[in-house]
Amino acid sequence: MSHLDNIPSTPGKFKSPYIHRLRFHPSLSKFTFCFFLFLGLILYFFFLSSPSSSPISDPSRRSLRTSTWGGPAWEKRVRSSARVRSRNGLSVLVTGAAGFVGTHVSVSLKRRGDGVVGLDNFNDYYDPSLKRARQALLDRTGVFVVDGDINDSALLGKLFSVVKFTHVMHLAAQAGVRYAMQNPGSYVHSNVAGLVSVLEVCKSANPQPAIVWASSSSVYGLNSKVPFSEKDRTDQPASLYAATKKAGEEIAHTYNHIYGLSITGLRFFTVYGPWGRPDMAYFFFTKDILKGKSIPIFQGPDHGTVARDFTYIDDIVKGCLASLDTAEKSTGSGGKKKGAAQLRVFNLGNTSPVPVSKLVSILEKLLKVKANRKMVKMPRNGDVQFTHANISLAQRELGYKPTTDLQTGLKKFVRWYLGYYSGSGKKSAE
Ligand SMILES: O=C(O)[C@H]1O[C@H](OP(=O)(O)OP(=O)(O)OC[C@H]2O[C@@H](n3ccc(=O)[nH]c3=O)[C@H](O)[C@@H]2O)[C@H](O)[C@@H](O)[C@@H]1O
Repeated sequence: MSHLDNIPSTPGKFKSPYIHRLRFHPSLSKFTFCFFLFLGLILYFFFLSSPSSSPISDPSRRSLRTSTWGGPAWEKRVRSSARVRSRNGLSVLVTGAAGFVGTHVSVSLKRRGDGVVGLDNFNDYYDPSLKRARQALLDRTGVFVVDGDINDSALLGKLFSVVKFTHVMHLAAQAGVRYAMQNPGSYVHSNVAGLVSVLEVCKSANPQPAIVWASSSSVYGLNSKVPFSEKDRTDQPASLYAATKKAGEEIAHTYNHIYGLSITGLRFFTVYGPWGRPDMAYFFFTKDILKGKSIPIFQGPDHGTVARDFTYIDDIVKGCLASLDTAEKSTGSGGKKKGAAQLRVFNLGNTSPVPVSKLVSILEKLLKVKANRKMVKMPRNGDVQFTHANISLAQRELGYKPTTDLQTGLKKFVRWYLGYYSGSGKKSAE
């Protein structure tokens, strides 16, 4: 038994012979005390200065891994990736470039001749190997994705000193509605602090870029009037995720008002498609149907249908590019506002909600496997019963017109999924 096991919970009742020895040697006792005090101080300052000091107490630090950036070779890659190859092309910094929407948007911009630099922290919210595979795809297209965090102001400052970005497509975020109950800190870290960090560098840039960023249909929260219009209230979010996106919209207003930043927020409605996110229902339903596992299909009160306005990725990309193309210039420079600037919010949905049970039926047909359905009461963890976008504003201002129905979009997704996960024989959809 170690002598530490003898320490009582009530001080003053200690009867160990060891303490008697200490009493008989006051100088030794003093020395021991000073030694432990010194050791304690060293440990305290060490942990205080270490960037990875508290991975357990602050789970949001998951994404704050140290990254390597800078140096002449790195700057050359950034410059080359940012080179504009078409007349009147844009020079765009895409945050979250190795994410689902980020990858598709980056490829489309690059293909039409815009300059694109990506930024992504490659965190492990879902399988990072999928993000690396998207990065490889981007690399082949000529888009360099910088490995770094949006909260790293020094890195953002450096990027803006190397390239005069005309636009920022800010898609980096902590996504997912239900995960917010497991890791709330990561939502505040990415969707609130991260957004502010991006807006800070944009406001100080000279010239200031125009910003387009990803908000979410989830800001409509518990609203029951459908379809959801941009004019509707957004003050009753059902999840912390939704609350951080709503906070983002208010923060955008502030930076527009004080600094003259041109800002457009896009409320995406359940985006799906090839290279999608494995945490989303259509993706893990596909995996689990193929494995013969049961599929939990949520039901509202009184067996009410749960439905989503599923929106295909190509339609979303068109909406993103149209937002960039119609964004007016920011009016400020070097942190000073020179006049009123554009501030917009658009719904980007499909205007055609589909019940989740119908989504499963489509997958069954495409996969030629019967799903093992399990109807369950919708858990109280952030989900809302239905979403439905009114897109008339986006139609009018952006020329946005979604053209892909769920059946057609899922067919493309399933083709990609089967090719991706069985193609190389190495990957697994875990
Ligand atoms: O529209 C949006 O803004 C949001 O869309 C999705 O959120 P969600 O619509 O909840 O997408 P999924 O998690 O893929 O769920 C799709 C549907 O399946 C249902 N579901 C989900 C999981 C499950 O086990 N069973 C089930 O029936 C959900 O209730 C929902 O109706 C994204 O995950 C969010 O990041 C995004 O912001």
